[in-house]
Amino acid sequence: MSSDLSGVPYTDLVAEMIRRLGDDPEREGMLKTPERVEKAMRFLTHGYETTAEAVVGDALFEEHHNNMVLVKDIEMYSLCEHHLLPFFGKVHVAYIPNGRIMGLSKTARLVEVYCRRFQVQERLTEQVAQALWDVVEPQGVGVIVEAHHLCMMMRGVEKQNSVTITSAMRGVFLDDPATREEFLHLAMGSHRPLSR
Ligand SMILES: Nc1nc2c(ncn2[C@@H]2O[C@H](COP(=O)(O)OP(=O)(O)OP(=O)(O)O)[C@@H](O)[C@H]2O)c(=O)[nH]1
Ligand SMILES: [Zn+2]
Repeated sequence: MSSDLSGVPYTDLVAEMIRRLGDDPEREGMLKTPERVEKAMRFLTHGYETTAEAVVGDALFEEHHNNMVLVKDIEMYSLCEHHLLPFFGKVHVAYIPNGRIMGLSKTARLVEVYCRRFQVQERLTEQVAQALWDVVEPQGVGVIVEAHHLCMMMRGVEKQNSVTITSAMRGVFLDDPATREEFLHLAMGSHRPLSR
């Protein structure tokens, strides 16, 4: 972009967008809208302000558990980087420890770090898998994301029922078919299509 808008307040940018789209940001109902939009967008992208290491903190515990740990149906809201429209659904995260386990809630916190950014579903899936792989150093990791994309629903191709499923695996989930099978069975076995 040629002109430098870096010094322009966020609220002015939103007011200008409203104007360009044909409405009046000065009318009563919209007076506080630029402020609200800034607050909402900052919340929806707060993943840029944190890291996997920061959210996991000290919640790693020495434990010799050699079986799969799966946290499934973690709800997820993100924004697609192409249209800045929401995509949303659920995430299933599994790992097999290698001498240490992670606090369960941190699994969902890891998902939040990466879904609260502008994303494509494939990268979100890979980033959650890689973060768990790096932070916990387990024997293996498996991540599945199932999502509806509003950019395919309320505009564009206008398909209301399609679900996009992506997966990312590391370690034994890649090397051992039986582990991968167990993960897919536990995560998707009684698969109910995402309800809206
Ligand atoms: N692979 C992938 N594509 C995505 C994701 N979110 C949105 N998209 C797609 O990004 C593509 C952008 O395509 P373009 O042709 O540049 O944009 P567009 O003209 O708005 O495309 P339509 O949505 O087909 O109208 C579309 O096919 C979207 O469906 C995602 O998470 N992963
Ligand atoms: Zn999109």
